[in-house]
Amino acid sequence: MARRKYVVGNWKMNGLRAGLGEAEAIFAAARDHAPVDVALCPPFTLIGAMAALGGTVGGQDCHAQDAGAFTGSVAAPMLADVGASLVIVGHSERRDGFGETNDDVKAKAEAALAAGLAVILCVGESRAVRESGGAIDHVLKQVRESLPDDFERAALAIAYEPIWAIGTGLVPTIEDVAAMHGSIRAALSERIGAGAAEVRLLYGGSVTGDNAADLLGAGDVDGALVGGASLSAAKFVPIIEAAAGLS
Ligand SMILES: O=C(CO)COP(=O)(O)O
Repeated sequence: MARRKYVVGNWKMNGLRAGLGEAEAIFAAARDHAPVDVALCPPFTLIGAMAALGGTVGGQDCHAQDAGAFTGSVAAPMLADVGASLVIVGHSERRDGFGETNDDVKAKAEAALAAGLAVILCVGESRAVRESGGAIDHVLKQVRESLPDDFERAALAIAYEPIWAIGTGLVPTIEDVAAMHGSIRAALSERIGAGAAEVRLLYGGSVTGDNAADLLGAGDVDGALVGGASLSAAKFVPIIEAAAGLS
């Protein structure tokens, strides 16, 4: 079965209730492009209100424990409770800014799946690693060490986000994206066999309406994880349309 295209917006630490109209317009466009799966991941504060608009909504992180004395943290069952159906784990801004290791990311992914959430597991190399020629080895190590021990294939997506491409306007070549995604797929096959064909692989890093068709058309790319261009319908809807054009 062909993998459905998946376009996900990560609002990061952006968005107030006054901006919910953008989400409403994005969800309306998603309904117009039914062959594409569209989701938005706003800050925790907006998840409930955004879910009430009727679209698919996710968190940007979760704790590995279900409850407890973890001031400031939000658990996976809490995300599900307010209407989230997915969560991003292992974003480079969490790995670098909050010291999250592959073990931490794996524990978060397992907690999310146990709470019934789908997971987008992020991996990606720094500029120094890319320039050293070690990008594929680095990313495959992240994949192998962050993957849950067991998971339902359709509930997990992997997002390849080169750190140097995030928010910079820089993107890898289509050949480099295809090579990375092909390598991730092969590593998944080693782990889970034929089920690897069901796992969606997203590209993230400076995706825009202008480059989306090329990036989403690259080998083994099933969608996009979008930061800046997901904050407004005017910038995000063209990415959904590009995905629909490839569906
Ligand atoms: O980090 C990203 C999505 O998670 C990508 O961000 P930009 O699309 O702003 O480069």
